[in-house]
Order: sequence, then C-alpha cells, then structure tokens
Amino acid sequence: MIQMQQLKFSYPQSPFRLSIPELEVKDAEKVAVVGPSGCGKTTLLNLISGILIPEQGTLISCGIDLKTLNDSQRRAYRISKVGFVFQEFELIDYLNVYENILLPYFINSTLQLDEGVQQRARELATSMQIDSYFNSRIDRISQGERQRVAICRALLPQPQILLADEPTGNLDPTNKRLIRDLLLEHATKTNATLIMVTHDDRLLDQFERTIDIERFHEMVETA
Ligand SMILES: Nc1ncnc2c1ncn2[C@@H]1O[C@H](COP(=O)(O)OP(=O)(O)OP(=O)(O)O)[C@@H](O)[C@H]1O
Repeated sequence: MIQMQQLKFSYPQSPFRLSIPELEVKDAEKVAVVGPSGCGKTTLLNLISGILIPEQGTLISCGIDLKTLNDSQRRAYRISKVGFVFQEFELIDYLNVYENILLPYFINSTLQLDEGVQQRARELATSMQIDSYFNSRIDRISQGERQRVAICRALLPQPQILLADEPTGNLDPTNKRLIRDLLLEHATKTNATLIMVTHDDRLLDQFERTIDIERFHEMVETA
C-alpha cells in the first residue's frame, strides 16, 4: 500500500508545487497516471521511489514511512522494493542485453547475483521475446526491444512496486500496447503494484484506475 497525506513538494527556485491532500494506491493495484506536461507525473514517481523527499506530509510505502529513513535506508528501500522503468530507458550502449538486464546486480552490493537470478533473467527475456538478442549490444536493437530490456531489468529483483515513466513514449501504437500489456501481465503475475505514467489515452482501458495529477499541481509566483 502507498499512502500519501498532506504531502507537499517543490523544487528550489521553481514555481512548481505538488500538493496532495490524500492519495492511496493499494497493494497489487494497477494504475495509470495522467496529466499535462509539467504537472508533476515524474515528480510523483520520484517521491514514491524515495529519489525525492517531500517537504511536508506523510508518504508511507510498503509499510515504511519514507520520512524516517536516512540516505542509505532510502537507497535500500529503493533497491529492495521498487522497480523503475525510465522514459529514456537508461541502458548502457556498450553492454549487451544480458548485461543490461543484470546491471542492478553489478552496481548494488546488496543484490546477490546467483544462478537463480541468472535463470530468472533468461526467463524474463524469453517472456519479453528478446532472448534471441541476449548477446547483442544495446545500440544494435530496436527502440521497442530496448524498452523490453529496461522492463526486464526493473522486474528482475521482483519489486513490490513497479514504476514506469511514459515507457511507451517513443513507440508505434502496436509496440505501445505490447509494452503496456507486458507490464500489466508481469505485475499481475508477481502481485506487484504497477504505476504507469502515460500521455496516451488509448492505453488507459486495461488499468484499474487512472489518477489525474493535474488537480494536485499548482504554480506559485517566485521572486
Ligand atoms: N530538478 C528540477 N528542478 C527544478 N524544477 C524541476 C526539476 N524537475 C522538474 N522540474 C519542474 O517541475 C515540474 C514538474 O515536472 P515533472 O517532470 O514532474 O512533470 P511531468 O508531468 O512528468 O512532465 P512531462 O509530462 O513533460 O514529462 C515542471 O514544471 C518541471 O519544469
């Protein structure tokens, strides 16, 4: 369960303010986050993942009040509970598909890279239909295939919360639906909460709920 109450956030020297009186996402719920450009969709995901810290209010996720965590505890929360699929994929061009999927295990000493993880990486790649590219460099595969690599990477540690920031942005309509469906299917299979940002209304029909962030967003005068 993710619970926000009286949450306020702003960036330094920016007129943007996010103000959320109350917002709840249940365990295993599948929600889409919508709203015009600049209204705070990415900011919301970054708050849930602990990358950003609210100025005021409460944000409880997986039973943890994120405000009470120090930097290393916040990082541990992010690594153990949250999978993040970024809009720009954030893959490393000179590594191959397999290495990119395993990347969190190379950079986080708290994640144990054992045979079970490697087996799961292969199974995920097969289910995402990218197993035939396992040894291909990232810069030699298509945009849609790259996005599937990014999803495998986010899913590999079996996160309770899967955050996807406009994961279908640069894709054609068929691939957009495919990526959405793969995210929904895997989140359902692992009982994960899925929160996906999208600008595309045609993708909303398969989600349990849509959250429009525009109502939480305000602009204030800055000096
Ligand atoms: N690091 C930052 N410093 C200052 N202002 C920022 C920073 N990051 C984002 N903003 C501002 O905060 C507001 C919300 O940004 P955010 O990226 O959350 O919006 P968004 O709804 O995800 O937008 P888009 O749909 O265009 O991706 C914007 O006005 C943006 O310019």
